[in-house]
Amino acid sequence: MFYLGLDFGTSGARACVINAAGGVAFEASVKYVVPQQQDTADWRAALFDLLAQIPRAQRAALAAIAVDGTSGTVLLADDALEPLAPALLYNDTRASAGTDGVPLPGSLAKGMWLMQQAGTVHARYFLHQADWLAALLTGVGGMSDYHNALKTGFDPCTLDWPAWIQALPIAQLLPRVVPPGTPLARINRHPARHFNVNPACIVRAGTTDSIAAFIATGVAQPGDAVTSLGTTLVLKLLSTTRVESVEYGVYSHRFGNLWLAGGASNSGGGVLRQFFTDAALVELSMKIHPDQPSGLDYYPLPRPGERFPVHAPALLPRLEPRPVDDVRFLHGMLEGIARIEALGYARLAELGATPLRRVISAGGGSKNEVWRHIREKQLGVPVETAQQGEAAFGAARLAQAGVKSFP
Ligand SMILES: Nc1ncnc2c1ncn2[C@@H]1O[C@H](COP(=O)(O)OP(=O)(O)O)[C@@H](O)[C@H]1O
Ligand SMILES: O=C(CO)[C@H](O)[C@H](O)COP(=O)(O)O
Repeated sequence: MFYLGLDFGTSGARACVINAAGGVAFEASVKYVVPQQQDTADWRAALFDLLAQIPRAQRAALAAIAVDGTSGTVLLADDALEPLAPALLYNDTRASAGTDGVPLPGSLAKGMWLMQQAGTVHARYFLHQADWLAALLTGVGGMSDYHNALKTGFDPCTLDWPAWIQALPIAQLLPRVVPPGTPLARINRHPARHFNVNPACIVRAGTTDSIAAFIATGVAQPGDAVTSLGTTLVLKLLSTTRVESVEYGVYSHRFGNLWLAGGASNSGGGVLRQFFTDAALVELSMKIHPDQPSGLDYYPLPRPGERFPVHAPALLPRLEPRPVDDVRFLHGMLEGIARIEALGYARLAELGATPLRRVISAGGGSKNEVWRHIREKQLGVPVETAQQGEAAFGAARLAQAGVKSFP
């Protein structure tokens, strides 16, 4: 039998099929033309494009599928799962103030904002990206997992919606929330027939993109952390304690009987890409001397606003002065992002998370050896590159192991 993980990340979507022994049998990816303008039509097209690319024999022997999506990307859909307005992406700030200036959990604020938009009066479901894509596969809406639902305000301790959220008008649109990996339903007969997928294939409750990357690494010891160096910079530390701070943008996801303490900074590979192609990043990085400081004090952001290690919606990028030499400029940026990472882990420690002992790197920036060196010096703990840090692989592991993925 085979297991399919589908990852809907910030810049594109990926599929990974693993066999019963956990080995990768097939991988494919689709890039969004303009990632900042991605919408439900792009995700639907990517979903079916990726399914179509899987070798026929593997499709016919798929036992389970799990989908991960960008955390905090939400939409309203009608009874037939048709989106009623453009989705709000994870980094959309239009709804961040909430109503009456009272701060609300990010996705909840987005849902309430969407409900005020034209054409959404017949909304039946308020869903995260991964929930909606899984629903397209099962034909069953209104289900989510406790990872995606955290940003809507779902309580990971009581495993229920808080009473104050249940009293809001949006409550009627909220999903039923189950542990990630829980079987949701069998694949719907339409996509099953169209793509010749095993009709007994189950679709499991998914997770967020960075938690899928965490699962991919196989990290299981408290004190071990995964830094995702993708478009954004996401820190996840496996901790025996739950830590939270609105001021610092720190929160904890439930991870079975443990916690994934961390946060997501708007810094990361996205701001590097504003200045350099991936090829230039490789070439310039090779010329950096990581043991000599650049002498620059940058806070690289792709646009104003930071979420973690400080919640500062108006924080301006600091990328001046720009030296003539691009090697030094990149050096300064890599150091700046490493400082943000180190500050992030220091915040988690201050708040009482299990002390950091090792960092595993995942995502596009993790293959940069010079950066790994710079980061190791800043962090003061071993920094290793994940053997497997692809979110799609993590989602495939979730499809295979289900709720047993969590300690
Ligand atoms: N050699 C490199 N050094 C540093 N960053 C890199 C390098 N190669 C790619 N990146 C960054 O990795 C990011 C893409 O990583 P990826 O994990 O695919 O992102 P996402 O899943 O968020 O779409 C890009 O923003 C790019 O700038
Ligand atoms: O910038 C992101 C896009 O999804 C991060 O992956 C996200 O904010 C991290 O969220 P979570 O901790 O819920 O996985």
